[in-house]
Amino acid sequence: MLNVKGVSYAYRGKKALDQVSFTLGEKKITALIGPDGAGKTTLLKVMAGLLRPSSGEVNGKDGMSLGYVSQFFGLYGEMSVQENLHFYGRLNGLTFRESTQRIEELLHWTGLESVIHREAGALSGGMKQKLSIAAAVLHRPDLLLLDEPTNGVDPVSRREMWRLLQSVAEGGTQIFAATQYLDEAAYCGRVILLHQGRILVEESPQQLLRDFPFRLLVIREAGHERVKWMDRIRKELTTGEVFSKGRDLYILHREGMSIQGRIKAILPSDKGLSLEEVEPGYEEVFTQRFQDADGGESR
Ligand SMILES: Nc1ncnc2c1ncn2[C@@H]1O[C@H](COP(=O)(O)OP(=O)(O)OP(=O)(O)O)[C@@H](O)[C@H]1O
Repeated sequence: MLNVKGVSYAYRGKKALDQVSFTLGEKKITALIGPDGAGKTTLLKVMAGLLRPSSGEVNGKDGMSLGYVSQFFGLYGEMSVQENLHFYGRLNGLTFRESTQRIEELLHWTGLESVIHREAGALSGGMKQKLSIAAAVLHRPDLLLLDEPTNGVDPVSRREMWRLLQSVAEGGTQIFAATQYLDEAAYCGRVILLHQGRILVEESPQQLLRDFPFRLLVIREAGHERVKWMDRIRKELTTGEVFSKGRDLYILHREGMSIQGRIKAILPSDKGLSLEEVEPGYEEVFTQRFQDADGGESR
């Protein structure tokens, strides 16, 4: 069990982590979610023992085997997929025989079987990431740390990668993954929201959804005139936010039912627009938390 206790870290006097404490316990997959510069990479490096905290400590690492997938491709571009994996096997003390068996299993899991002889440098972004994960879990580590493993990866590959991580977790590895993709919380038993070096919240993602006090309305296909109504709708809200995604207009609110009538009165009646209630998702829940922490005036 890894125990991070009151950890702070500063780069030349500038605080990147501030009194961070949590324990990695029975939840198998934890997502570390935070905006750019929140301190995610710094925290992973401290947990991996690559950086020494300015104060506080990380306990329970002794005797624990680690895997680390950094934000940048860390394998040998001029070596083939198979050679990279054998090399990592050797580095982690596996015999050639053990490596061969494990590599076969991992190639199958990752779907990299068809490219085993391809140079790693010539793989697509998603395949490179899968190879990095395979190399990091070859020795079945107790803890796998990942720094934004799905950054820049297309949605289908992201889903495949999380499926891969879930099988790794089922094999007994504890997973701790930093991500900027808020929807990836759905794959995790627990999320830690990190903001300006501090933990805002540590909870199961489902519980955070259940505790969310806002409701969400959408006007589909609102068209380009939506910008005109946004300000007027915003004035109807005591707390909340109006924002658009694609051509749809969203209203996050804590009002009573009367809000629907008040919004309808703002919308033109001849455009066939309708107001629909939808379930808020992780994006709304986490964005709200981060904006609250920023001291955002409304949402
Ligand atoms: N080597 C460094 N020297 C000075 N400051 C640094 C260094 N590395 C990070 N920082 C600063 O520390 C803070 C936290 O950075 P960190 O990289 O841990 O955040 P992050 O959440 O991983 O962000 P990103 O997603 O952009 O990597 C930021 O303000 C960053 O500018």
